[in-house]
Amino acid sequence: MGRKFFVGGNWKCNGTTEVVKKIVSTLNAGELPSTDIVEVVVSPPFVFLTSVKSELRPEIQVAAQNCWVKKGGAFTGEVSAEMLVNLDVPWVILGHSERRALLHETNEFVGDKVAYALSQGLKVIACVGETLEQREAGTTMEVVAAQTKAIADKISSWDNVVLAYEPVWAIGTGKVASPAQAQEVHAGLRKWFEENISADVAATTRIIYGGSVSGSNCKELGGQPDVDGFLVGGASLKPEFIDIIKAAEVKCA
Ligand SMILES: O=C(CO)COP(=O)(O)O
Repeated sequence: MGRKFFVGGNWKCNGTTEVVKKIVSTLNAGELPSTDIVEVVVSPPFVFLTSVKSELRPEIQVAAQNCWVKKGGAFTGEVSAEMLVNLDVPWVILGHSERRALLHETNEFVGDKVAYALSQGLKVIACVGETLEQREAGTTMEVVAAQTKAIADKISSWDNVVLAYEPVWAIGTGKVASPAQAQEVHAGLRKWFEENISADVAATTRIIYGGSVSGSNCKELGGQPDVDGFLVGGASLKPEFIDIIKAAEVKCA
């Protein structure tokens, strides 16, 4: 059995009680492929995590969008990994490009966060990706390899990590990476794993794509051999998310 398809929905800083109720009821009513072929995780803002978790059908898991870099304490405004574990939140997204760019999270800081979250028993969706300038300068692989290495340097197992390749220029822009562009970077990351970690980690770690994924482009992207699923932003707030989850079926065709 290969890598199980993974579809994450990153709600970012969106939603009200009413909107969240609507999204949850749409997800609960949707016809989903079996959990044998797809793992689905949605990531609401912290304040909605517990209500979403308790109201959502059990096949869909939840993720936090961030957590503190070490044990909780006097860190005003932060949420610790221990708190997420205490609330039975299994997943956390770390290193999203919005946090790297807007909150100045460095590669090393993200590596520390991933290591601490894993040490507490959380599973991590770790994000990497290049800016448009970096792509145009021809440094895409260098950038994503350095971001991945900063995580690899701090952790001893990739078992509970899903790596999300999210080119910054594709996030929220409607400019999705072409299937060939996504496949090229995913294959490059898998090769990086093979050369720097192990053949086993290269073969088993899921590498998912994020950046303007929609109901209309998901099948072609998901059909690429090294694309193991998606991290979806805008479309995860819409009924279209169900169609994106169904893209898992392309791997079984
Ligand atoms: O950042 C993303 C998911 O983490 C992608 O966002 P969009 O799907 O809105 O481009």
